[in-house]
Amino acid sequence: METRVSLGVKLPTRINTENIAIKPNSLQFFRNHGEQRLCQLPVSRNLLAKRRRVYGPVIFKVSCSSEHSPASTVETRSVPASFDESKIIKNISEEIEPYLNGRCIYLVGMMGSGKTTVGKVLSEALGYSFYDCDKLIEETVGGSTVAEIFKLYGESFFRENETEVLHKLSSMQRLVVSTGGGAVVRPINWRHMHKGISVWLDVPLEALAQRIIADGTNSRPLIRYESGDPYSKTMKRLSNLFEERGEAYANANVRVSFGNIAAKRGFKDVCNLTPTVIGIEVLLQIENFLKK
Ligand SMILES: Nc1ncnc2c1ncn2[C@@H]1O[C@H](COP(=O)(O)OP(=O)(O)OP(=O)(O)O)[C@@H](O)[C@H]1O
Ligand SMILES: O=C(O)C1=C[C@@H](O)[C@@H](O)[C@H](O)C1
Repeated sequence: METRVSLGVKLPTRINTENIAIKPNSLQFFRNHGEQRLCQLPVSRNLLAKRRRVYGPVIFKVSCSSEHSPASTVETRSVPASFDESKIIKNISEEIEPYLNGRCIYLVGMMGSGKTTVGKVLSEALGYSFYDCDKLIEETVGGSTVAEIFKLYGESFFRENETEVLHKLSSMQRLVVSTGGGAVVRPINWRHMHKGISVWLDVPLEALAQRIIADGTNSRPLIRYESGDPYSKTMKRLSNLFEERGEAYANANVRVSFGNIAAKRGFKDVCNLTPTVIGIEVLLQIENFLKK
């Protein structure tokens, strides 16, 4: 079933501060997709072996200079994907996709971990639709930004809407979903996400702090600080959040450790990993999970 729908859908929702539950008509967007059923197909135990036979050992070329001609459509501040990376992710996607049986992929992780950036790469490679929960909440709440929602209605209102969005997404198929950084804290959200395959993008806090400072903290209300050194303030906030949430992230079916990928590829710094290389690693880890 085709589920590619513009994220620009405007929903006829009004915020009523006396009633923080989402209004039923605000979920029209999801109803159009109807109920979908997952069917089970046997997972080939030889999937990995078969792929190795076809492609040989996976050797990634991570382009760190302009000598590789970029062929990817994905643009971030990181090095663009090389032609080789783009080809590898496409090939692995084509091989794994039938074994997903349409199950959605939920990306979880701290804010700034690359759920949106990597999610778009993955959805393109798999031919899945991409949804960003934060964006859906913003649309559902009538166009306010996440920061405005936090300020006007409070975090618990945001979390209610987050759960409702995940609930609706969980009835759909063939999606890559970028969840909000805090979606993991509510057990009910896991009930929804476990209908698909959840992947934790585990990024060192130092790298997260650098990205968040580069982006600016305006869109991340839980990180805002009034004064002081941006790096130490951001690190402190991230450390506290991670202490609260570390165990919750570990509920994910699959963990993709950026530190491990960098070590495997011989990089000292995780900032050299392109979204496509991370996407490839996500697919390889999903493949391992499916074989279990
Ligand atoms: N592999 C990468 N290399 C370099 N920069 C990256 C990479 N992945 C993401 N970024 C950058 O890091 C920032 C955060 O990425 P992104 O928005 O994808 O994270 P997120 O997990 O969706 O964040 P949030 O949960 O706060 O919405 C963005 O500026 C993005 O361009
Ligand atoms: O880590 C968090 O709790 C959040 C992360 C963002 O994606 C947003 O969902 C919101 O800013 C909260």
